Amino acid sequence: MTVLVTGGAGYIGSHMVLALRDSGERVVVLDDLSTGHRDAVPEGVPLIIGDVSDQALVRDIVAQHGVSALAHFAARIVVPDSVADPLGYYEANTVKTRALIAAVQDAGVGQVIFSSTAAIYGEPEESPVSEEVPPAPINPYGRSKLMSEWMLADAAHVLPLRYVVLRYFNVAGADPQGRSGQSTPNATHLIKVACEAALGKRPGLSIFGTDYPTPDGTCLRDYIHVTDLADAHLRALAHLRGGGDNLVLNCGYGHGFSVREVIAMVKRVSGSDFPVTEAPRRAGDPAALVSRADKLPGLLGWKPRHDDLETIVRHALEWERRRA
Ligand SMILES: NC(=O)c1ccc[n+]([C@@H]2O[C@H](COP(=O)([O-])OP(=O)(O)OC[C@H]3O[C@@H](n4cnc5c(N)ncnc54)[C@H](O)[C@@H]3O)[C@@H](O)[C@H]2O)c1
Ligand SMILES: O=c1ccn([C@@H]2O[C@H](COP(=O)(O)OP(=O)(O)O[C@H]3O[C@H](CO)[C@H](O)[C@H](O)[C@H]3O)[C@@H](O)[C@H]2O)c(=O)[nH]1
Repeated sequence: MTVLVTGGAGYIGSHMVLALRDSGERVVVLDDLSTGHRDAVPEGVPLIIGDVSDQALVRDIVAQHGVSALAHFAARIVVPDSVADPLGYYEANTVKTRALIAAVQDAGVGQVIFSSTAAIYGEPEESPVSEEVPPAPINPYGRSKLMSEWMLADAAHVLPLRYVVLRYFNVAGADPQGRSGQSTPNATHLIKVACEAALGKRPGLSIFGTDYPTPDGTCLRDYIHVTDLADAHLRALAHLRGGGDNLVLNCGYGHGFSVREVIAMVKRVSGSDFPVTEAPRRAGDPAALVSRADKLPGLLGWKPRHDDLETIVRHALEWERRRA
């Protein structure tokens, strides 16, 4: 009953590995270390360095480790990169996911948890956005993930395959015990960038757009603590093991914070008044992306423990200090 975690050396995958270990599960990680780090995988957890589309390797891992479920995190994740290199993103996120699903199916694995994204909603007209809103991604990253959702749904009609698709909103924070955090090179995520600025690792930061139709003119996002997100995956796993139906679920808390509010919180928690400049809008940013968040707690009994921006920022800063 081992869980295969692809991308387990990355930011979110490494927190999933910790959550699985903490609950006594057996885990094996497959990661090509393109953005992940060997030392993000805890001692004692097998790390296979390779590509998720290497079907012979995947079949070997399933056989050797007795894999019964797949949690598929490995992907390329930077929206502007996907605009610059669309074919690369469809290859990495869609074509390779197809190969991986086919390989685990061949090897007899029928339970899949897939990392999707709020980017599949594009610029939704309603906020908070529910799972029933028709997807309308506005960039290759979002489309590459939506195609994977569709592949899973179509395949599950005819194959012995059940899945939970989790659509993450803005993931942030770090393991409260300090065992993992975000180490992504050249990170672009707001909380990560602001923490780096607070610790003097970068000179400051820019606010991308101050003329949005929001209360303070800056974008609203729903920030979810990475440890709560990992817990949602554990519940998804229990659901699949219990014979539960296929699900597509938003992962967010259901309330948004503006860019200015996030920066103010990082300044307050860190005690650092780092320089902030106002810049034009960044291409492809929707004004507000906030989750309608009742389905995940309702269907899987998920109870977030860190639904508090101050806690998220404090944990992110603690990790950033440790990396100094
Ligand atoms: N970070 C967010 O805010 C966010 C939001 C929504 C969805 N997601 C999704 O969550 C997942 C994890 O994202 P993350 O933030 O941890 O990113 P990350 O870059 O830290 O982790 C991705 C991991 O996958 C590995 N990888 C990439 N391509 C691979 C391949 N072909 N074969 C094997 N390993 C490969 C990388 O080395 C890395 O360890 C992704 O699927 C992403 O789309 C992230
Ligand atoms: O230096 C910065 C960085 C970000 N922002 C702003 O902060 C907000 C959040 O930006 P992030 O880059 O942190 O996150 P995104 O909302 O763009 O996207 C993230 O969450 C999405 C889901 O909501 C997708 O999954 C995507 O992959 C992931 O990067 C945006 O308005 C952005 O313009 C700034 O003003 N300055």
